[in-house]
Amino acid sequence: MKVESITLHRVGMPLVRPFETSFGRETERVVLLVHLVTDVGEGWGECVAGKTPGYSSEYVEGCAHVIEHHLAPLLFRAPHVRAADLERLFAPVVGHRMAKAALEAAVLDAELRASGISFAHYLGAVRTEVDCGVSVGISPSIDELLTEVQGYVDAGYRRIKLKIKPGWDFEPVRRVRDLLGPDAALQVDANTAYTREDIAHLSRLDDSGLLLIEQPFDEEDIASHVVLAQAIETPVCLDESIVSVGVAIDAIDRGATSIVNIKPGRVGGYLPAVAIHDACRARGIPVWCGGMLETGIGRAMNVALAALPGFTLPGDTSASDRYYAEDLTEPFVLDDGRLAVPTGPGSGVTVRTELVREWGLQPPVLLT
Ligand SMILES: CC(=O)N[C@@H](Cc1ccc2ccccc2c1)C(=O)O
Ligand SMILES: [Mg+2]
Repeated sequence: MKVESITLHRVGMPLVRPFETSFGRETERVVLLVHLVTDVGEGWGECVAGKTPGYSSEYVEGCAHVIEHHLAPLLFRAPHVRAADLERLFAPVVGHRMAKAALEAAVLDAELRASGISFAHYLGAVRTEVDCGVSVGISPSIDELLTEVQGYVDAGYRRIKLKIKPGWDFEPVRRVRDLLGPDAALQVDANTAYTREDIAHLSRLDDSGLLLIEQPFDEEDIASHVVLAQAIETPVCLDESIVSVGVAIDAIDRGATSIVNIKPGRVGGYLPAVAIHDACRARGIPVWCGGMLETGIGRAMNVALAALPGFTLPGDTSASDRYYAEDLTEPFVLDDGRLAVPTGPGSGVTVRTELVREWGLQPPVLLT
């Protein structure tokens, strides 16, 4: 297909409650959306980068800039574009995986809508709904944390994930474990907040029967995760470190991780995400779908990915109302702790363009 225009939308989505992690506190998600017009129809993609480079080196304005000045020209110059060609087409631009992923999602959406194929079918889904977990931020108090967690348990979530950091780890984990009982699925995510010196400290988490401990150390510090994995019982899961299938294989083969959080935005798109899924499956490594507070646009595509065979653990594919009172698509509603995989062409959801316009933080930018 021929890409005729790309429009960049910056949208401000107020969060239903603040989301605090070891790297900051968000009350609004500023999200960059890519709207693609081609000769065979339209597609939408969602960039997972945050407003600031606090979680990753990529951020909204950086992604918008590299799309406008370096990636979009490659798309406009190509006589015929398919999602499968994008890795080669975008090769002249090094890195910028979240920016590339947003464009790949939009190209996939347009391509698949035109051919009447769903994301789930194209990616190789084997399930019609996916088990959902929820990511719980750092709270002002233990009592507020327990109230929030109870709300998610009542909503039916099949797994609880707690953000931790030095000074907020054992006590909240122990109190939530007491609340949930010994058999409930519970895990933690440190977002790189610890160092190798904390290994003895972290080994005390083994008493809490956790499914995994996610990304305790710096994303480039594979070696310390190897040392930790040899020192504790709790499985080590990597998130920020896993930027490509090559790094995934290296980390697995070195014993740094035995469970992988796959985020299409972090790895350059849905096709690289499937490659990581396949590599993990070939090595007996279970994977789950991470979340970046996506709107229904990215959420629809993530739910389709989470239906692939190797996604055997509940992901952060939570319902729309975990983050937003109103979504940019029809809302994703939890049913018995699961979300249904969209079946329509492309992402299968309809973008509420009137909301994109109303919540736009600045006029959209049209690229041709
Ligand atoms: C659901 C979840 O915990 N997501 C990330 C952390 C995260 C949370 C909030 C974010 C807001 C803006 C940009 C990036 C963000 C990343 C994680 O798994 O590590
Ligand atoms: Mg994480």
